[in-house]
Amino acid sequence: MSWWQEDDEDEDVYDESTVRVRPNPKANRPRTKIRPKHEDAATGRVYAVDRGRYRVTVDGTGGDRVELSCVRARELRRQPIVNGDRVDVVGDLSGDEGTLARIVRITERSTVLRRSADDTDDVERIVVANADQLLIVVAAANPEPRARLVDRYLVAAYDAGISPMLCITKTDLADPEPFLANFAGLDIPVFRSRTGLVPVDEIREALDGHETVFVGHSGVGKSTLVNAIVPGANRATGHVNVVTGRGRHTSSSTVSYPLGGGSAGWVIDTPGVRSFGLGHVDPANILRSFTDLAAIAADCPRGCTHLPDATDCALVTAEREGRLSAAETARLDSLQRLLETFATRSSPGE
Ligand SMILES: Nc1nc2c(ncn2[C@@H]2O[C@H](COP(=O)(O)OP(=O)(O)OP(=O)(O)O)[C@@H](O)[C@H]2O)c(=O)[nH]1
Ligand SMILES: [Zn+2]
Repeated sequence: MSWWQEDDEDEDVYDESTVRVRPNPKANRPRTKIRPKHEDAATGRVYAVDRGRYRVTVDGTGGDRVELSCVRARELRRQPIVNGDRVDVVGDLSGDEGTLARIVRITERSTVLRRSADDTDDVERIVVANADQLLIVVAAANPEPRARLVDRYLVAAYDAGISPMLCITKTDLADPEPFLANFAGLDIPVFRSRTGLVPVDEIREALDGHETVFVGHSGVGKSTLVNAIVPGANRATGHVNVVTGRGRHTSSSTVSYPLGGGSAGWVIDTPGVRSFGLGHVDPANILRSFTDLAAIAADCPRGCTHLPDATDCALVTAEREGRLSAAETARLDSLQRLLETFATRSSPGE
């Protein structure tokens, strides 16, 4: 049996079938099951996942951070456990070499980001849980930036209730402003970066206290950025696999890095995730992020698409009658473009 399959086969000391049921004459109703409470459990955060092994950090007694290798309890075997998950762990919490703790509970997630299903998937898979920010990394040139791709990331972020930010790299190769003009109406933080002039302090300030997922097409300089922002991340430079320690390259798996340096927060790098799932996007979630426009859209008919051809759309009407400010008009343009992204999400080749 391969080492990573032990997970599901492990004899599980917390399995309910091993709990003896004793008669309890004092009880008003019969107890049929005694469910272990795991009162000694510690709560941690999943920062890497590899074939049935979960790497979890928990706070040590001395205020330090202890890194554990974990398997999951049998009762959780059908539930995905992903990067960013808050979990309760029991067992050996020393973090010593060769020890394994056990995940017994997954805390309810505040947000989820799903990966798009590819042709071989019949379900969308959760990539990251509990993130509250998404940093979209795009190059000014090489590779050429594509507004549609950024739009898709934005839709995924808004739909998930995650605040998007934009970092444009390689500004030494091309003027980023014409591309950035596409997003001017959105009013999201924008960072400009180039070799030797990475705005590390500015970005770290925006990340402090947050859990930020980094996304971007291959080659945009995302690894370069992660390494600059998180000293010691050592992304894509022959990094030893944090899960197995076997020297396998990590560039294909999602890993969380503590921001460190006195700052709270996590950087979650998601290499190989080309786009996030737009399969179940609710337009209402996107509109909700545009608070000023959402107030006007309260007067829209039920099921309004808010697109330029929508009948009786309060937003379209307000724009036509000149009741929107210049900023609101720009934001409506952006909103409509995002809603169109969603409306045409099934078109191939994007
Ligand atoms: N000119 C220029 N090149 C850059 C800049 N940032 C990164 N690069 C180069 O772009 C290439 C790709 O950078 P990476 O950091 O590996 O890009 P990535 O997005 O992580 O790509 P993958 O590893 O394929 O996911 C490398 O050769 C970098 O040296 C920049 O600001 N300007
Ligand atoms: Zn409308």
